[in-house]
Amino acid sequence: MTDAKPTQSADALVQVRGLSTVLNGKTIFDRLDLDIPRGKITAIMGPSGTGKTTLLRHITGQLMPDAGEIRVDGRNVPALPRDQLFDLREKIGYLFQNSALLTDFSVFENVAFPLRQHLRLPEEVVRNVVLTKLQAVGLRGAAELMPSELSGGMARRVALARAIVRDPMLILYDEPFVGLDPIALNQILKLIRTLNDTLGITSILVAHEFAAVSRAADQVYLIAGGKVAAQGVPAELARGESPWTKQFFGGEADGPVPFQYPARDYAADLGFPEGPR
Ligand SMILES: Nc1ncnc2c1ncn2[C@@H]1O[C@H](COP(=O)(O)OP(=O)(O)OP(=O)(O)O)[C@@H](O)[C@H]1O
Repeated sequence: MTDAKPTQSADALVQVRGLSTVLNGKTIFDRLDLDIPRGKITAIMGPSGTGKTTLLRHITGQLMPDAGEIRVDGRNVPALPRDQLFDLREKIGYLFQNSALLTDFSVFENVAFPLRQHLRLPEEVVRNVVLTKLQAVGLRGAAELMPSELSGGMARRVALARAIVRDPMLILYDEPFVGLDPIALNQILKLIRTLNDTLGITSILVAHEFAAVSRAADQVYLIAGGKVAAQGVPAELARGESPWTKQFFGGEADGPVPFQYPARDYAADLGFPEGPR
């Protein structure tokens, strides 16, 4: 484990170099460097508002950085022409915490949707692919149900089947465990690991649940203050000595992430321009 020094992997599927992003005058990333190795599960952790979702949006080209490179499979995303960006996005699967299923479509049609949207495949092929993906997430028997008939955990598994329906090279999981009971959480956890290993996918997992992350992820980046504050395999990372690591994994209320939101001088706010005597 190293604090604040990213691994430089020659075989990284995603390489971020010198990424700087300012949103609404706030620096989110300050020359961030990190590598996401192929075929592994890399977790991105960090305090709320540290930019984890923003990083995912950079990887998919939904947000332009102020400076730096985000290379996905060798292609610098911010510099890609529109058509190549769309090609790249088709090789990326997403799973969000709200599952984002289409409420008027059955489970089957939700999973089939990305196939029908972009490809003209014979119905028999669509059926085989969709049922194979539903089988992989344990829900082939639920193909005809509507989203309103699913539990939260099932809905997320359907969304996962949809995320892999076009055999992506990369899956982005944004808070996949939020709101799940322990059984559903473990099912999703196991699926993330199994799909990654059996389909040879590269996975990026944004999550706050360290116990779950430490079971699923091969390596973790802790992002804080616009940079990589720490990285390593989960068990080592939690033992890190940096103030960020200690506060984050110790769950301390005050530290580099301050308890107090930045504010004017307290005395001035209370009407004592020179402070109380
Ligand atoms: N489009 C935008 N315009 C302006 N500010 C934004 C925009 N998107 C995100 N932000 C700000 O950027 C910061 C990082 O947001 P982001 O959602 O990436 O954080 P996060 O680490 O994923 O947080 P959480 O763990 O709470 O989900 C936040 O302060 C957020 O308010």
